[in-house]
Amino acid sequence: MSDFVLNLATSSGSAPVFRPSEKKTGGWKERHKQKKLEKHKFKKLLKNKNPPKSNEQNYKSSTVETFSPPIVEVEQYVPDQDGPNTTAIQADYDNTSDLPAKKPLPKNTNSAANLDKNKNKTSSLFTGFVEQESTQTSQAENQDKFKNLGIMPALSKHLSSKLEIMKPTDIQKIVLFNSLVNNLSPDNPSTKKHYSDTDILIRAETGSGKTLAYMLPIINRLLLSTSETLNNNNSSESQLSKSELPSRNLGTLAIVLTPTRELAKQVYETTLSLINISKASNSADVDEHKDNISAEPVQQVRSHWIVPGLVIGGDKKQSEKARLRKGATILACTPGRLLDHLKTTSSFDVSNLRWLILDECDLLLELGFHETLKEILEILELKKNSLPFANKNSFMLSKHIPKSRINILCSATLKDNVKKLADISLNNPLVLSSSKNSLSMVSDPNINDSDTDESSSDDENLSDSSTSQKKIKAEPKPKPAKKVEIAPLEFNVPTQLLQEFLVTPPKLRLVALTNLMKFFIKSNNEAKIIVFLSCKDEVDFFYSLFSNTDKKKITGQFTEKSDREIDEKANQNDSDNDIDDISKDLNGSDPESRSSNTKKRDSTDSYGKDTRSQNFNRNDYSNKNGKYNNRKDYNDKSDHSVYNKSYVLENTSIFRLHGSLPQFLRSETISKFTSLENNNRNTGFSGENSRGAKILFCTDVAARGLDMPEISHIIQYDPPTDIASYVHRVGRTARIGGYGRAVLMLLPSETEYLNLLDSNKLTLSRISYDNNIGNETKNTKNGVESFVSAFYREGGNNLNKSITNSVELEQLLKICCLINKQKTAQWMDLATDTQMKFENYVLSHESRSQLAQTAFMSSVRAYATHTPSEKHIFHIKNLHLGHFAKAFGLRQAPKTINVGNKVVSTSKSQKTKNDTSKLPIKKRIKPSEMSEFSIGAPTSMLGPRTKKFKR
Ligand SMILES: Nc1ncnc2c1ncn2[C@@H]1O[C@H](COP(=O)(O)OP(=O)(O)OP(=O)(O)O)[C@@H](O)[C@H]1O
Repeated sequence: MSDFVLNLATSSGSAPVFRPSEKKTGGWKERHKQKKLEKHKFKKLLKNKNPPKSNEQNYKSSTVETFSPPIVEVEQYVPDQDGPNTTAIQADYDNTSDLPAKKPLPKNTNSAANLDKNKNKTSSLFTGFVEQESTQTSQAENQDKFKNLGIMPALSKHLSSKLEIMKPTDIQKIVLFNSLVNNLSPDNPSTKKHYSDTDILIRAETGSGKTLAYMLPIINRLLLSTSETLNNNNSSESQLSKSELPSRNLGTLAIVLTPTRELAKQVYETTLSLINISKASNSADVDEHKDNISAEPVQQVRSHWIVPGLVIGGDKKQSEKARLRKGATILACTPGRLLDHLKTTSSFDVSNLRWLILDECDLLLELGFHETLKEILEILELKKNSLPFANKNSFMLSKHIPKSRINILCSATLKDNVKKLADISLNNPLVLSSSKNSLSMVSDPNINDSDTDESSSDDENLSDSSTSQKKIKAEPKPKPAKKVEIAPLEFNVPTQLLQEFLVTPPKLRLVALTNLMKFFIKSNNEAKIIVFLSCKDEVDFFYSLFSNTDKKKITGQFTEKSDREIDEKANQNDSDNDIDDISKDLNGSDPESRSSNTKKRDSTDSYGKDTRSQNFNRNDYSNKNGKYNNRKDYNDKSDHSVYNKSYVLENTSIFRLHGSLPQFLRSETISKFTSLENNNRNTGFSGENSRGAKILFCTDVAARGLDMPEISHIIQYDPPTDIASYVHRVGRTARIGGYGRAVLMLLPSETEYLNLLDSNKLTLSRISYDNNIGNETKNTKNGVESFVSAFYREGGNNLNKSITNSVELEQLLKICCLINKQKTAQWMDLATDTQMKFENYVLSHESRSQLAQTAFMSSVRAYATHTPSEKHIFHIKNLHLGHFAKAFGLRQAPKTINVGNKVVSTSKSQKTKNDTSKLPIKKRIKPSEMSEFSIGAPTSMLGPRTKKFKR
């Protein structure tokens, strides 16, 4: 690896430039001394109050030599010759934040103190530093340009003119700098030193542009190499023989592995957009050349030979095979399908593979792909050696093409489980993080670094030969992988994200969700809301519920049962949903309500069958069940609508996404949900709000990596299974500098979860409302942006750990009364009406009832899958299943539920009339247990435990 030297000096020479010694020799004591000395020098520089003056001239003339790094503080760990060879780089995000207008300063912004904590873990050597004056705009502008980070002018112009990506984000600056600029030994370009390519671990917050961070260097190097091939041959394209020109026949040069198909598709589309460089952008290279007479002659970039490919399953394997046979230069894929093709598609050429990226690598492991990945790595290693080196196209010998495969691991939540993967796939990785709380990487000191040194000298030879003489050399031997240790992760979320919680009694969860969505839509009539649920059955149920309830009132078509039938059934079964009952619940004053409810529930016993889904899979990532793999299958069995209009929520389209939907439906859902087109054009809604709001009900299949623009709100109806999931779910909003709100809905028994989040630096506030909401409708962006900005301006709303009541829910219902032009005093009527509406809908048809029960049971089973460390918070014993069933429009819970291998009876809390009459009254009812929604009695908020009903 080349030493890291930043030439930030201006021509005046007044800038404080820190230069580490060129080479560290001697024993460890000497080197230790050296390190200390350099650290001392670095600290001195930090204190220097006279930052360097900008020198525009320098920036203009070269992109490499005079590059100012995007980071105010750069820390790099440069290996000793016989010491650990691991690098950690951290950025001071606060001073260089390039995201648009981040005014609010939320409390959870990480402090410098946290950085210091981790510094000790990384035995680091500071090798470069610069402090810049922020007021010197010309310099700042230079830092913010892609071309100053080693990106070709044509690509840089393409980014700005076509993709409207004007300047790099912090993580992009760091990755590009280290992959393109620093890599090329900027201190002495005349040596033509080869790239010192190392494996990389990238960690940055959600929505910070990690995809471009790893993809841009790949495309840039392919383009540079193409230009170089043409230049070296000193001939036009037409004069070169076919074998000398790069083409898709080279096979796959880069593979991006993702855990979900949607993410793979997104990566594929991003790649496609990047290589689609227009002629206009192309001319940027020529213009650049005119400005810079000292630069090497530049030809127009040729990108058309770079062919992105997609292999994700859910598509016909034969057509995938055909695509692979023709050649896919950059391939986005899911692990299972990739392994399948590696084993069975003989024409799939990976012998030239130079980049392997594992996006969302922590999830890849969590989903149990460890063995698959291991096998993939083994096959890639085997196939790498399958072709003789001499057979390779001259393009592959360019200095811009890595000599061996670079492995890149990437995620917003790289944590300790990645260690396993890093151990088998990474060699001396460079850790690039935009967070101060960087990971710390420690190489195994027992492993000698001599291999690395050897290979670097190979690098030099190969570099020279590749550019001029094209000597054929044997590839360097694979280096032994080093043990990697990853320090505990501190989670980061975007600073423009407002994180809130809403505590809701189980009985009123559905009411709360409906009114919360109504409130958000009122505050933002083009709101895009994602509601995270724990399982696919729940998603299907909510999709159907919000699409169809109340349909009859509007269209007159919804007549599966007559009004009379519905009303009769509703009256007959009406248990605890009338105004009085909810009022009593909320005020905690009716000790008898439980027994009366119990009696009434019995009449709906016909819905108590266990209709559990046989293929329960909490997250449904892999569609392993193989259901509905094509349009025909699915059409035969199910609703294939991509979205429906909601009749409960005005002017709103309802979408759903989970892993058991057929691929065509998944893709269309994402495309329609993300598109900005008017989705209500045929719905009869009109007027200025005709664009309407959109709501997506989904499982965690949508939690990772999906980049859906302008998501304004996230609602977590079911809590996530782990903290990383929380971070990814909320990360679907407030992306790339935008604003967003994320609300976590919790049961009273789950509020301890807030402390757990808090201990991970994720501090949530009680939900708060804009009181003017009933009076005015706000437009898309400002609805969220102004609220979040004002929230932080006013000092935020601290987490109150003693959560004792449901005032926020009451407040929400009152606001929704205002929205409905009702009096606020009618908030309980509103709650009752909302719940009744859904219960009537569920009761109105056997199939709906089945759907609700299946959803309920799957949801309870999903609840049982929380990790052991969270079990004390999310334990099924804490659930009052009867009340929990209300969230599914059910008036009582099904009699039994399968949880794991056990059949759990729910009937303990729902005795038949005869059974309950036999019980002594004091054993059946306790006032404190009854008043679950009591505002006055904090302990009662925890609700009765099933255990207490044991006789
Ligand atoms: N420099 C930039 N300027 C403006 N927009 C950008 C920039 N880089 C990337 N984007 C856009 O930001 C969005 C988010 O990027 P991306 O999906 O790569 O984020 P991410 O960090 O991978 O997020 P996640 O962790 O959620 O997967 C994309 O729409 C992308 O086009």
